[in-house]
Amino acid sequence: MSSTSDPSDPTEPFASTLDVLARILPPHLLNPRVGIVCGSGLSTLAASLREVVEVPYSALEGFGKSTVAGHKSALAFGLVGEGAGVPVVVQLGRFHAYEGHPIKAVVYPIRLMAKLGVQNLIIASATGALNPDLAVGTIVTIHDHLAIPNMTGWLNPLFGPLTSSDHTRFLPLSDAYSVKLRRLAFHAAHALGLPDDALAEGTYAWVSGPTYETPAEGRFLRAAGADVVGMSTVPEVVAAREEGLEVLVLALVTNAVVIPERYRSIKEEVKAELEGRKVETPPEPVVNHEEVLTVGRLKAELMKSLVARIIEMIPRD
Ligand SMILES: O=P(O)(O)O[C@H]1O[C@H](CO)[C@@H](O)[C@H]1O
Ligand code: HPA
Repeated sequence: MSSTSDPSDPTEPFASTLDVLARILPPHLLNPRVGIVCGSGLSTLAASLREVVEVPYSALEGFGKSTVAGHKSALAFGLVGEGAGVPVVVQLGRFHAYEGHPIKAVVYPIRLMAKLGVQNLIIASATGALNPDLAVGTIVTIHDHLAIPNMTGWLNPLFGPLTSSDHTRFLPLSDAYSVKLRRLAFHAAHALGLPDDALAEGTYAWVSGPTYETPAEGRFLRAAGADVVGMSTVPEVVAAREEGLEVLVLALVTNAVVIPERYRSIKEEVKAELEGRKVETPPEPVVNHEEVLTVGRLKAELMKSLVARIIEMIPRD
């Protein structure tokens, strides 16, 4: 973050950031139509862009540094598809509130994308499955979210004065997830010949992180109707909707959230031990970020093809 700007004020550095980009980028890349946010292990989504120009966050006022493994600190500008192609901007590393970034800074890249002319935003995220029907490797098109931090606290990126006369004080979110883009996702999956279970639909639960869920928390989120859980995405969706963007979220299932049907009873185990009975104690799985990154890398090619096909299918106006 620049020491000369107030990181909690999203209005201040836009002019300077846009000015830097205007000096770096060729004119045909300066007004991307589609924005992409890369989740953990998914920064290779930009690997197939043509005429790519990478701009490090360090060159852009208002941008912090991505500190999480699997996230790069750069924006990539380039073209997707044949011929003239579709100009896109890719956020190769996102910001999470748990890294210490103010929530306004977490969504600053989204607001910048809107200022550059982006109309459609595709957000790719790594998530844990709460719904036992969702296998690791499934891509879930998000149709709703459950954001407990937004409902109760200060992590809502819209807290504070309105920053534009185009914004409304009370933003509806019942239509947050674009039907148009979700339809395109399923058409793209069909065109790519993906099996039926490769792409699913579900609700994303946003938690602040950085701790993974306890079994009780996982059970609670599942009971509340969530299918997957992650520590990002929702602030980006909220800001994007305030900016009037159409939003698609592709949540890759990288692990199953551990929700045992019942707890291991230490009381029973000790009793059995004292009675000389043998007790089986299978190891209890524990999620870790390496596992999340591994699945991200394994599925990056598939995500890349899907995202590219969706972009090519978005009608041009
Ligand atoms: O949401 P992304 O950034 O894809 O990453 C997910 O993976 C990390 C935890 O392993 C968390 O940051 C979680 O939100
Ligand atoms: O299990 C998870 N919980 C929260 N966030 C995550 N991101 C990837 N996996 C997970």
